[in-house]
Amino acid sequence: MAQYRRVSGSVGLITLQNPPVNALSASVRQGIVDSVKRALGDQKVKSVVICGQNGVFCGGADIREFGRQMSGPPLVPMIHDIEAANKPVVAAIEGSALGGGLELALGCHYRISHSKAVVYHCFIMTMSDQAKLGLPEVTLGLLPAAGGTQRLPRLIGVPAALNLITTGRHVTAAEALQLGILDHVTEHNTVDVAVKFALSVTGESLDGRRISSFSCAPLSDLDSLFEEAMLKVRSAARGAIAPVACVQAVRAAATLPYAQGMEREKELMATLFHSGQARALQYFFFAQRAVGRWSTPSGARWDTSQPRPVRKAAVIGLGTMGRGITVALAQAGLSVVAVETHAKQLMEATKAVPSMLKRGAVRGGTTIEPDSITYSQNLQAVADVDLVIEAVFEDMALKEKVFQQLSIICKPDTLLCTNTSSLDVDHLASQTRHPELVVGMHFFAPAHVMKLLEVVYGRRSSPAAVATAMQLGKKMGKVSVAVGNCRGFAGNRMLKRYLEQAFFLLEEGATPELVDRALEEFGFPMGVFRMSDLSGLDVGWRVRKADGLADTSLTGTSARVRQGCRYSPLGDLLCEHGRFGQKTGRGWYQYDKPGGRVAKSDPWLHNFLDEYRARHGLVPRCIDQQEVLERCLFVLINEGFQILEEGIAAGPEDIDAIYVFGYGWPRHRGGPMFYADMVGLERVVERLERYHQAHPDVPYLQPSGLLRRLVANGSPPIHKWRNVIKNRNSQL
Ligand SMILES: CC/C=C\C=C\CC(=O)SCCNC(=O)CCNC(=O)[C@H](O)C(C)(C)COP(=O)(O)OP(=O)(O)OC[C@H]1O[C@@H](n2cnc3c(N)ncnc32)[C@H](O)[C@@H]1OP(=O)(O)O
Repeated sequence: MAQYRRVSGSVGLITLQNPPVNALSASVRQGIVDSVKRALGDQKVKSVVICGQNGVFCGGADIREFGRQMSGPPLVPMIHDIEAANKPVVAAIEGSALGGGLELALGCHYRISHSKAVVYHCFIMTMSDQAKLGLPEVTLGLLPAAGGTQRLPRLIGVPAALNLITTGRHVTAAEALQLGILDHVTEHNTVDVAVKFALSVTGESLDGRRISSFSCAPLSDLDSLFEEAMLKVRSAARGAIAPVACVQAVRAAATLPYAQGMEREKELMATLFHSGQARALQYFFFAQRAVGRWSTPSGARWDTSQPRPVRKAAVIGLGTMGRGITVALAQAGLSVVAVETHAKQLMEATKAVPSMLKRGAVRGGTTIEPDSITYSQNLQAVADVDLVIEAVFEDMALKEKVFQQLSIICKPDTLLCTNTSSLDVDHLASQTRHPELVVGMHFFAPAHVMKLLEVVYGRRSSPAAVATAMQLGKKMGKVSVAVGNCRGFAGNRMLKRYLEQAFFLLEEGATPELVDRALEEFGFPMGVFRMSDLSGLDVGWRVRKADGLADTSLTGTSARVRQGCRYSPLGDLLCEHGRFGQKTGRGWYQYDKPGGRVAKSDPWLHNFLDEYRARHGLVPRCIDQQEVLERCLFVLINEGFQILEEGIAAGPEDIDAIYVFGYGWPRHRGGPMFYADMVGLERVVERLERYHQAHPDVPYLQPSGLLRRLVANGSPPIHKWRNVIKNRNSQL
């Protein structure tokens, strides 16, 4: 849909109409084609303005159409006809011009945008500082194939275009003006300004305005520029094909005439359009948005639960996590009371937090109100806050005490949140006078950087408490995912299974290098052992000791059995040798010094594994990468199905968002649950069963009930799983 009318006597105004972002659906494209034809054929019309309704120019191609049979006029000739028009066409850009939206604007002869505006989305009005422009196709596994890879480098130069196209980043109108994407920026009504501008350029020659006729500005060393760009994209997203194709397409712009460049762009797009990676990334685009529409088994929902206002918050405990949370809250514009009872730790925090804020402000180009944080050694300082985030040491007795005190000190309606990675939120709630106001907020380190936040609702958490924590997470720039209360919640519970399998694989003959290589080639930034060295082996050891698992005095067969299940004490044994990972310079790998970052293979470790296997009569066998991936990933996925079955996560999108944002799961593989769908649920079941038969004593290799039920239901696609999950047993 596009509305056409003549304004100011001689300007044909075309308004894209497809709420909420005026995506270029088949009918919008048809509307544009028809309107342009009308404008060009109308003698009275001397110039044309294209804009979008409700303050949004265009969010690009309609992503929902990608999986379907394409219909309607294609984008490339549509944009070509606009550029070839003999009347000036001006793009009036409000809100966003992204993907095909920006490509449409690049086909126009002039581009005008706003630096301050009111933007409407779904009838909700929000203030937006400036319009945002970009070619984010790469984030959807695609490239800008409506001439974007050919026109942008011709307009703003190869290096700047390479940066925008390979990262997909959005730029503000101010930056776009600086780059040369825009001709003019206004603080007034963009469409009015564009119409006036269109009147002013009526009859002027358009020879120098058609970007396809430009040549790219010459560069001295194209080869090294593109080599460098290729290295950069390959290391940023290992195995992702779209960024590589983007570099190749821009190279075509730099080296070929426009028409041939367009052919190359088309060719490259054809390799991406139906790829599994494009499917995964497009699924993930919608999954991210789906997690915001949270619900709990008790019936609380995102659209019926009213969040409470939070202006002043407190953080208790200023260790690494507490400091990060303090920074994240201050960056979100809240007034923060930061409490630490240990004088030395408090003193260190008062220096560390401001410098973290400063670094963040420099990175983000923002300003921070330095007085927004007050520090105290006294818990009484939290008496008037709206919300508390407890971030003391992960020890139930200590947390119990803090919650008992908070319950007395705080206002009766203060929300009490615990930053725990695995402890029982219901138990902590039971220590307070208002258990309905208690929720978990599981941050990931570093808390002011990592995007993920698990919001853990307990048995008695009120809908308002969950809604408030979810909204606060969003305000802090996090992807908040609502999960139920169980040991490790969703993310760490699944991770535990993955780690265990990695240990079992070492017992059976694998090495940390082999396991890590397989996982890194799959796309993880780090394999499980390198990651474990980075985060510190002692963290898990402490938990296992508290759980009565890390007992290395056991000998014989009982050394490898705990609570009736097979158990690998390898991690515990390493810790007993003082090998805590990078911090001690030794772990699963060796480092040149404590705190060193470069992991090197360690002969001591291989020797240790040989001796361990010999001691327990384990005959090492050859393990290939496929087995590593299947054992580690399928068991993690299997636990994901168990979590869905129990209602700990509402849908597969929640688990996928947790894994991509919190655990480095490669985004171009969509998340673990999407990956299972891609591989085929039947295959996941078949492989798990096979491994279970081969290793009957290894726990968690038996396919979960839900996974089996889905297969029995004909393995429906991921967006239909919720129908099968409906009959699950609720946790609440
Ligand atoms: C042969 C040629 C073939 C292909 C050519 C492809 C070129 C392209 O244009 S690919 C698409 C490129 N565009 C994008 O990647 C933009 C994606 N959208 C966004 O980044 C944001 O939505 C936004 C436009 C910046 C607006 O953000 P915000 O205000 O925060 O709203 P959201 O919650 O993100 O979105 C609201 C609502 O709209 C849906 N939506 C957004 N963009 C699209 C789109 N391009 N197609 C279809 N639907 C879109 C989004 O999913 C939300 O709906 P939900 O129901 O909540 O999911």
